[in-house]
Amino acid sequence: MKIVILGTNHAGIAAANTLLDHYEGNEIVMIDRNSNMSYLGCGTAIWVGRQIEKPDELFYANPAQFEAKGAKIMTETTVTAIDFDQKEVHATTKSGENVTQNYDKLVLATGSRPIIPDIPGKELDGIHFLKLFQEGQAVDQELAKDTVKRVAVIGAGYIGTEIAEAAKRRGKEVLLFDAAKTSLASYYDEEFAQVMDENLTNHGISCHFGECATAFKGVNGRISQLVTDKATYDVDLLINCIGFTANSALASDHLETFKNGAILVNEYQQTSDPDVYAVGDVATIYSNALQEKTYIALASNAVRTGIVAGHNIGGTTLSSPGVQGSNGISIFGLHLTSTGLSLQAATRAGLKVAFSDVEDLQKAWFLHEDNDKVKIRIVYEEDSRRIVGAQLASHSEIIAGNINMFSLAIQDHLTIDQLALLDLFFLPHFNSPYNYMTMAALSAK
Ligand SMILES: Cc1cc2nc3c(=O)[nH]c(=O)nc-3n(C[C@H](O)[C@H](O)[C@H](O)COP(=O)(O)OP(=O)(O)OC[C@H]3O[C@@H](n4cnc5c(N)ncnc54)[C@H](O)[C@@H]3O)c2cc1C
Ligand SMILES: NC(=O)C1=CN([C@@H]2O[C@H](COP(=O)(O)OP(=O)(O)OC[C@H]3O[C@@H](n4cnc5c(N)ncnc54)[C@H](O)[C@@H]3O)[C@@H](O)[C@H]2O)C=CC1
Repeated sequence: MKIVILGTNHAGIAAANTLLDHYEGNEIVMIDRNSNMSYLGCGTAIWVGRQIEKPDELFYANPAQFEAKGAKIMTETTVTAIDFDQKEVHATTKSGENVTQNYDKLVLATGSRPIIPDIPGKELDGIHFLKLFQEGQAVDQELAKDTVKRVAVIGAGYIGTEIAEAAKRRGKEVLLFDAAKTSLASYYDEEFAQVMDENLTNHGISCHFGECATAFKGVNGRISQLVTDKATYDVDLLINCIGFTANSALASDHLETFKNGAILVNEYQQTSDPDVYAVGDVATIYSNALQEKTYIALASNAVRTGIVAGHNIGGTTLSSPGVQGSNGISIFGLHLTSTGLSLQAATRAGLKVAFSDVEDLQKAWFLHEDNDKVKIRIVYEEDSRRIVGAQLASHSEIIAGNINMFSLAIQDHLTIDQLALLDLFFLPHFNSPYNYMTMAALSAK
């Protein structure tokens, strides 16, 4: 069987590795327009903020590894069209040569691109996006310039908040904007996001929330001012981080799509064309919290969906258990993690939910060093008492592991009452006998 994989980043790599490592006798062709593969965007802010010196270790795969396993890999080759009737992929190489690859099964792993705000001045120099390694390099080079003193970041979601920290660490004056009332509003309720907002402000970042960019103005073709619905700011550099949109244009005329344009897939990652699979950021995903298909762009989902598609194409039926959109962020030592839906998001989705909040020390009360407070919220359905979300905030790194338990609870449809008496270990170095997770579940009304 000939399998063509379009896009060789996290999702395409996971599909290719699954097929190459577990199934024999297939011809695998991988095509990508980029010159590199496997770039971990999650490391961009860490590198740009100089928490690591170089970006070299942010790549975990290269074309030679796939060639060694027998795949044909074509980088710097842009797919221009797909003929789904003839089962052919048309592409153009870097040198301008047009090439065609036929397929028995096709994997769309073309991912996503940052959303471009449609406002005047968007074409000016000094306006950047952050997705590719090359875009990270461009921002890194800008931050090295002495002339770049004031940086505006539009969008205080995950990328915006992380790059705001990085620019501050590079000694810049940083202004962070979001249309929402707080940072991280898509992931956390106000009570949690405000902890991050305070942290950002305390570290010298100027937060402008509930404020929308309306125009970018320039001098000699380069950004010099940001105009919002509230004021005008002089800026030397502007970074847009207002979310991703699926790269589905190659297939959206032929395949069924979700309301945001992502390719609709079933639990086997199969699209409305049975010979075409879609994985990662280009595709929808099933949310166990919402109990319906949705769109969540995460590398963790890209890897899992690539594995599921690989096995199903290879011949092993494997159904995806769905996801919770579990995520985390760490800014100037403050960590926030969440899974499922916040109270706001659940209410917006029409769920009738309640919540339980607790605040306590991470470790036992008699340990006075490195014993930070933890803030926890569990969100659950009022009638069924099914857990639909959890949020944690602390300077303690231990919360990073805890959120995964809530992810499993949501996946397995556990109720808040089932969580209350769950056997959680106790050791003073890590927690208290009255664990805050237990106490949050026990105190649910
Ligand atoms: C700054 C940053 C930080 C992030 N941090 C995290 C994090 O901490 N945790 C997390 O889970 N997620 C994180 N993400 C999100 C994560 O990077 C994405 O969800 C992930 O990259 C999706 O992988 P993918 O393979 O589906 O798509 P992509 O990474 O978008 O890859 C798609 C590939 O398809 C190729 N392609 C597209 N169109 C064509 C075409 N026509 N022809 C040929 N090739 C094509 C592209 O060149 C690309 O290589 C972060 C993203 C960014 C930008
Ligand atoms: N730690 C992690 O897991 C990380 C995950 N990612 C993922 O990558 C994807 C893209 O990240 P982001 O671009 O940060 O998207 P995001 O969805 O996290 O945040 C976008 C932010 O932009 C704001 N916004 C939207 N339109 C706006 C406008 N016109 N003006 C001002 N603000 C506006 C939104 O309110 C939101 O807070 C997301 O799916 C994210 O989860 C990215 C970085 C880190």
